[in-house]
Amino acid sequence: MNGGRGVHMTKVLVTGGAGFIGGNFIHHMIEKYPSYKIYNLDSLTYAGDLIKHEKFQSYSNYTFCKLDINDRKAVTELFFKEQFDFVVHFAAESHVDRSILDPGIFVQTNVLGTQILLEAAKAVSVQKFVHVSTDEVYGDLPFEPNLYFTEETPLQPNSPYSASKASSDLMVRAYHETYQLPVNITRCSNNYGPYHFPEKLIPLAITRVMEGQKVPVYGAGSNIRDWLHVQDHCAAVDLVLHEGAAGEVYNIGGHNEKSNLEVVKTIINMLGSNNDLIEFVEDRLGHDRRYAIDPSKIEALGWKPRHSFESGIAETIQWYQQNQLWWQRILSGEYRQYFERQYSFDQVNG
Ligand SMILES: Cc1cn([C@H]2C[C@H](O)[C@@H](COP(=O)(O)OP(=O)(O)O[C@H]3O[C@H](C)C(=O)[C@H](O)[C@H]3O)O2)c(=O)[nH]c1=O
Repeated sequence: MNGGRGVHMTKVLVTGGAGFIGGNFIHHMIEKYPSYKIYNLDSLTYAGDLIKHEKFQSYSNYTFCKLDINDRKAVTELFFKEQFDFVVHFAAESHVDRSILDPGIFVQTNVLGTQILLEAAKAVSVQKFVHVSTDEVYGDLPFEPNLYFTEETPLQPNSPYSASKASSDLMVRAYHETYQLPVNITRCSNNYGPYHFPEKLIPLAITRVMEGQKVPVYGAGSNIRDWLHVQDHCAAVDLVLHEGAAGEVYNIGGHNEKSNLEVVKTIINMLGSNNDLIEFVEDRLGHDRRYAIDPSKIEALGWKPRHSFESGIAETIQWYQQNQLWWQRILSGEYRQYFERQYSFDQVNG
């Protein structure tokens, strides 16, 4: 692997490492693999911040690259320069409501951006490309017991967001079938935990309740999501990166199915507030009723979630209480100015 040029440090490129799941994955990898070199490629969109990685800025095994995955030339140059061993691809537009209002950017980043990365990964023959996707590509599950998404469930995405992710999954698959690029696709259920951007249901509810504001619940609040602690998700992606068989898909879910109303009431209750804060609002267009994952395949690889929903949500609420400055600055837009000062360059640093 090192071609006789001294000790080779495994180089891992994490795309979208300034975001919620990618950011937690960087923490996981730096702590678990001090001998790896971790690269964080991120364009710092509205949902990204580097405050979460402040303590790593001086680490010699952490490098931040301010790059947009849509920039084919810069991405290709970076791959040729660094010769990554592994790519773990989280970068994506992820918010379903935004995709309903403005689908174009979802096609651009999630589909075309993924193809740019695949091409660069092929050009330098990476050892593994893990594409982090979503259970939403399978579409809508009825409210029936013992009915779960498996890796064989046909793709039937309903929102522009999930259609863009399904399209990128198919492109990743094609690079494996056509060029034998060693890929894995992971499809996770709804994540929650530290550094979750407060546009998503759980952090939105926590921060609204903490500020005594109403929490919007779409429709009757009966839609069901299968909640997974982000650190359990990161451990599963790490396992797939190292142990997943090339070309395979792995579904990652926590077996924690809850209706949205249950989730919001739990948060209100844990924060000692009142259900009067719940405001039923117009439903999301094309709102999928239920997502639920059968995790047998990833469990057979040796993964088990560490967090129950009850302990995970309590920990998460505590995290938001202890990190008010982080989310208040995000909500006020203060971080944007910070990034503009700190990272007003387009180059690899470190
Ligand atoms: C923001 C918001 C949401 N909701 C409902 C809509 C959903 O039924 C549920 C969760 O919504 P959220 O937007 O947090 O997440 P999903 O639409 O399920 O999608 C999320 O989980 C998957 C796996 C991804 O792949 C997405 O990237 C991720 O955003 O709460 C409300 O009732 N009120 C609100 O204010």
